[in-house]
Amino acid sequence: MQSEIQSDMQNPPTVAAIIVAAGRGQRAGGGVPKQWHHIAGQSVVQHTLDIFASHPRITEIVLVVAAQDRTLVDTLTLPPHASIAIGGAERSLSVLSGLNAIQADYVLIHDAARCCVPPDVIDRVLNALQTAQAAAPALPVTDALWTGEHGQVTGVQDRNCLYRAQTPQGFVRQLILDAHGTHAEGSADDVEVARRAGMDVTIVQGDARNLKITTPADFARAAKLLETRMDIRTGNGFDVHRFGAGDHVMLCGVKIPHSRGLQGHSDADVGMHTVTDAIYGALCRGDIGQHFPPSDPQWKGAASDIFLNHACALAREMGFEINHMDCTLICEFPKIGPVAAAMRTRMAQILGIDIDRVSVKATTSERLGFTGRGEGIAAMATVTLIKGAAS
Ligand SMILES: Nc1ccn([C@@H]2O[C@H](COP(=O)(O)OP(=O)(O)OP(=O)(O)O)[C@@H](O)[C@H]2O)c(=O)n1
Ligand SMILES: C[C@](O)(CO)[C@H](O)COP(=O)(O)O
Repeated sequence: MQSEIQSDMQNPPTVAAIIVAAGRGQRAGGGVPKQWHHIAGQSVVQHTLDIFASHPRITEIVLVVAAQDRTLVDTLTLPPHASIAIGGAERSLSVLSGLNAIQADYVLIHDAARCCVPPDVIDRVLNALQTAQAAAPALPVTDALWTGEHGQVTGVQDRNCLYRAQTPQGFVRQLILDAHGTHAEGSADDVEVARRAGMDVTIVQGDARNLKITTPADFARAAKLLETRMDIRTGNGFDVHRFGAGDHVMLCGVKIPHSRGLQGHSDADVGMHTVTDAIYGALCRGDIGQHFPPSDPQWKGAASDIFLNHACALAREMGFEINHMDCTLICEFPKIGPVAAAMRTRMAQILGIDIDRVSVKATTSERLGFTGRGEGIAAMATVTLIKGAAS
């Protein structure tokens, strides 16, 4: 049977991802279920979420967690198109809970414990769904297979036609929802549910890196895969502060005597703020106002290196190194040239990188606009973060 949802360039079919994370991880052990363990700078489930959140075709994500793990969700950074559902005692019940929470035409069902899934595995499943009603990645069995009993080989098993199943497993949403309604009992995965309901399932090429954390030794294997995967990110920042009364401005951590000061809740270091925002942008972790709300009195008059240090620490915690920073200050006055070297030195110190990777420059706006009229200073910055092989 062909997929019932045809591709339409005007109205492309929508795709949801269900990430099942409600298991207890008994074989992996530890104080919390395996998907809540931290490896390579963040929880297993956060790694998995990030992979699906950055996939351009996925418009809806449901993370299914156990009721007793609900508070752990607060430790996650959820993308805006994600929601939470509560799972059940069996994997199939967790999947059903996710299926009941989505609307999309197609659904990808994925184990949170497969936190190293390469994006091209997701692509292969989605491509297969253009013509199939169900598709899943798998690897052919390459080792010889035996049967055994009491430590003795009792026979050999033909390995031809045997595959090791992986996720994400992709389906036409309505078909797998119907299948779960009647055929889910005792199933290991959703392909089994689909086949029992009479669906054809296309096999696509899996990937050896798409391991499922199952035993304690798998944490180190997964961490190594995540740490050696190269991830290069670029973030940009933009900020403006208005001039007011005062006798100096703080710019990129340097105090410059001036006939006016910059207004702001903190020390109004517009250069440092924009670099901070560029780092949060590269990390996809919001912006400076979200981490340090202007409504919070504790940041009144605060030195802005507090904010930049926080962004740098977050980058390191997520396994990134800051590779390069370029900041442009836009103002007629004060003149930046004489203090640019001091600014680079201070910024390099906070960023923890060589000064040769730090650029601070300035431009006027030809007396045009608010910066040209001397009403304030604007700043923009770009940072590059690297995780993995190249760092
Ligand atoms: N009731 C369940 C059981 C499993 N899962 C999820 O299904 C995926 C694959 O299951 P498995 O590796 O078997 O996880 P656990 O059931 O947690 O492991 P164990 O059998 O060792 O307890 C995991 O991401 C797990 O969190 C789930 O959401 N709900
Ligand atoms: C869904 C699955 O990951 C496919 O390989 C697997 O069936 C679920 O986990 P389990 O180890 O079989 O319990």
